[in-house]
Amino acid sequence: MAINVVIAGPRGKMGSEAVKMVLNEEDFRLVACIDRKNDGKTLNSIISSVDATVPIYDDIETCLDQQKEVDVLVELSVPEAGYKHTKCAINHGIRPVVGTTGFTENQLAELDELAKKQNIGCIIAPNFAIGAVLMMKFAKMAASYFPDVDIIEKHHDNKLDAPSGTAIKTAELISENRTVKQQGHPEEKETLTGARGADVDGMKVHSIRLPGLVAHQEVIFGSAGQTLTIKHDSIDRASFMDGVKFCIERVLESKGLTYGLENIL
Ligand SMILES: NC(=O)C1=CN([C@@H]2O[C@H](COP(=O)(O)OP(=O)(O)OC[C@H]3O[C@@H](n4cnc5c(N)ncnc54)[C@H](OP(=O)(O)O)[C@@H]3O)[C@@H](O)[C@H]2O)C=CC1
Ligand SMILES: O=C(O)C1=N[C@H](C(=O)O)C[C@H](O)C1
Repeated sequence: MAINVVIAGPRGKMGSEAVKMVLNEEDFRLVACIDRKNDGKTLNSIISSVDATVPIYDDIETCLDQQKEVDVLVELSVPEAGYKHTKCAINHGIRPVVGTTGFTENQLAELDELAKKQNIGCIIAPNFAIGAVLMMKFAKMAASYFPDVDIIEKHHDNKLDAPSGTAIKTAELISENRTVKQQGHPEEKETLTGARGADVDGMKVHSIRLPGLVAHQEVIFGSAGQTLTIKHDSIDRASFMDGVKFCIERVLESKGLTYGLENIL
């Protein structure tokens, strides 16, 4: 039986890629989209390359009240709306697959509790690209040996959140193996504020935003006489779609919040 999917953010860079993927998958059926600017229209009337008369709602409550056969919400918008959409989906017993980054720790905890209460799964993946997940895993491994590490993430200049969800997740994974230490000279001073980047238990995180970039990250470890760089580049948003597809299938079997693809791959 097909998995019925609603996509929030269908005109966005990720959302439009997800629309294509879901429409191309035999086992998925796109039943509606959430788009704050196109209530009452159909998808084919707002995206010329799409030939599906999928209804659009600006309000997720209305959508889920009217569409009775939704299995999964794919959320790809912005943090504030994304959180609202995810919470509403769980309250309706619909399983969210969330790519939107920028949720707070409290929001993640609340969504976990809510999903457990409803006895359903919710997957939030800061990065759906398999290469990025491997980069994070390798960085976690290396952190057992190299406590000095900088994370440099580079994204297109339309990105709202900094650091990226991937950089935050990478720092969390590294922290599981890294001995906490203050990096750099104990008496170092910034003569330009922010020059040393953000600080996570002494490790540094730097965010670069430039036109021309898509999504890139380097994790650089250093010790006496050597450095180790673990690097991943998404040069096309197609890189994320295998992960989105995988999560749509897996969220039906999971319970509570899964935060990060590395937990289910
Ligand atoms: N997990 C992963 O692997 C990846 C995650 N991301 C994340 O996915 C999210 C989307 O990224 P991307 O597609 O590049 O961003 P875009 O800016 O291209 O798309 C965001 C979409 O959300 C819509 N939107 C904006 N504000 C609201 C609102 N208040 N309510 C409802 N919809 C809104 C925008 O439409 P409009 O403003 O015109 O209404 C737009 O269509 C980001 O959080 C990003 O970090 C991105 C790539 C990979
Ligand atoms: O906004 C993006 O583009 C991306 N966002 C995610 C993040 O914040 O890590 C994933 C990927 O880096 C692309």
